[in-house]
Amino acid sequence: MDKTQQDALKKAAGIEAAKLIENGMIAGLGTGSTVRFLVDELGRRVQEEGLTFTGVTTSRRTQEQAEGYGIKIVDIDDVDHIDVTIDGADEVDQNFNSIKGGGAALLWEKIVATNSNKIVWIVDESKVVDTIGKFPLPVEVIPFGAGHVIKRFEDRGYQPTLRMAEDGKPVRTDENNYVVDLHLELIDHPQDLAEDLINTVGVVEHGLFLNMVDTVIVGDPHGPRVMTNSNK
Ligand SMILES: O=C[C@H](O)[C@H](O)[C@H](O)COP(=O)(O)O
Repeated sequence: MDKTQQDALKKAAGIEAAKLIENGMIAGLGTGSTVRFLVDELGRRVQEEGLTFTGVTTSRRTQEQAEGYGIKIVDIDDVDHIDVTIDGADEVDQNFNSIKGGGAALLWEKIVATNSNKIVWIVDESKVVDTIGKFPLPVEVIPFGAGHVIKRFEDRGYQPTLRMAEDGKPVRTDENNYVVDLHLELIDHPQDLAEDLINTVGVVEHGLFLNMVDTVIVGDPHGPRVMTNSNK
């Protein structure tokens, strides 16, 4: 699949998911290239159809895009609930285990998701996999002592790399932390890995989102299809 085809599938999933947002809702808005299409469509509905809703965003990038359309964005601590959060994902398997954080927004994404009544992801079909792990697993790490955390990951065979920006400096998250990507290829025991990572001092959060999502809208050449998680 080339990028144009992939973008068309992302866009179709984003437009489909935008239908879930109704007047008066509080909606979590994710991050990434697929979510950009979602926010474009929500912006169109706000401007052309008079849709009114309140957004909580998972990154400054999404906040800027949404506010550009006149969408009202508030701080997560200014709302007592989030009706639904729509976000992207990097990989998702049939058990609804997923990797997120390719865009370095995993920490705020997990906080927003954890506080949402319903979680929906939008992906193109290339991201639905048998077993997660081919996509490098992002881990958000405090800069102080990050070298030692990376060494620990090396010792455990996780094949870590510090994510670098184009300017040659480490990528910084919205919380000013680093991102370490683990090149694992196959994650057979995601729960064990998640526990190991979160119990490593210096790790703030990891990109394993295990059985959190309710619905995945998959951009498919035959039209968006829905995967529903009945085991959550
Ligand atoms: O940190 C970024 C997020 O987890 C994204 O939702 C994820 O990387 C998918 O992004 P995209 O839609 O650009 O593939």
